[in-house]
Amino acid sequence: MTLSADLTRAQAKAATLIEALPWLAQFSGATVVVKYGGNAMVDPELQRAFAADMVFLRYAGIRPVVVHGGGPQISAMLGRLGIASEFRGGLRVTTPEAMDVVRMVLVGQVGRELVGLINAHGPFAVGLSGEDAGLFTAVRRPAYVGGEPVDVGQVGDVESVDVSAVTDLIEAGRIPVISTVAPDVDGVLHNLNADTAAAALAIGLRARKLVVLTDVPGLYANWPDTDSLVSEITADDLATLLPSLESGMVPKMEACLRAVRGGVPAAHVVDGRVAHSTLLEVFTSEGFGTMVVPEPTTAAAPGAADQGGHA
Ligand SMILES: Nc1ncnc2c1ncn2[C@@H]1O[C@H](COP(=O)(O)OP(=O)(O)O)[C@@H](O)[C@H]1O
Ligand SMILES: CC(=O)N[C@@H](CCC(=O)OP(=O)(O)O)C(=O)O
Repeated sequence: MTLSADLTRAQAKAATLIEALPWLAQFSGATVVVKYGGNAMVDPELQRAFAADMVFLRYAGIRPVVVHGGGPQISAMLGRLGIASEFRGGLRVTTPEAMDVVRMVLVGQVGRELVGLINAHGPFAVGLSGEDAGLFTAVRRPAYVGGEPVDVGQVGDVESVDVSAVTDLIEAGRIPVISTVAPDVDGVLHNLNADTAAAALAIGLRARKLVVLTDVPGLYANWPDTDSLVSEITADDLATLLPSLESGMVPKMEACLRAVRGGVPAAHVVDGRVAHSTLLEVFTSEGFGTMVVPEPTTAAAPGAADQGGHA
């Protein structure tokens, strides 16, 4: 390689780093809740990239909090154990028998693996579930199928959030990794959709952003028409679109709406199959995935709008 080619490459690297500067300034000290969906955990390399991103955020002065899913992993274990499993309106029908497996897989398997991957970089990650220190109290919820409520068993919404254990960890410089099972007021364990729990936590923590990693590039207005990717949508427009959405996108976009209406300045749905998608979302100017905002934004630069251009 010639000297000038080397220099060009080095300058391109410097340009990438410098592009992050305004975002570093804007998000320094901010809490960012990152929901890592089970479908985005497609290969070990991507999982390692995700873990590195969380540590990068932490070293950059941002306070990442991970809420993980694990739907495919739960389904695989239920299958191995010969326990029938189905989804209604994007939520798993959860019998007491299935609930045991949900807890075992989320808390004992997926959560542990993420903690281990993050801690390959240093003693940062601490795993918690909604059961720990009263983090979440669940209340049984139905699914909605064709606008009608359908009972789906031990499935919960978040009734209350006590963020003290999470803030203690953040203050100590840790990266909380949260599994989404929680008791109701009677101590009965419920299965929380991880998107729903991430939104409730982002509101409780007054997070600056909710970033949801999934296995599509974002929200498609006319799924599965891939020309209909939505780059930015306001809360009101999303509320109008919601009844037409299907399957896993229903709890996901409900969660984004809830977060933004609950005071989180922006919620993003990004493609977790792209390595380092969280860093790309936080530190670059390009729109990445779908951004849900309270009001339309005007420009893609920090401080360009009240909530920040890409927020
Ligand atoms: N309008 C839509 N836009 C994007 N994806 C959609 C849409 N409707 C349904 N989907 C499906 O939702 C899936 C993501 O939800 P889900 O499977 O619950 O993911 P995760 O495990 O990340 O929570 C996508 O893989 C896609 O198949
Ligand atoms: C009630 C309900 O559906 N809970 C989910 C919890 C895991 C989850 O949400 O995982 P993803 O983020 O990977 O979809 C489930 O049992 O699959």
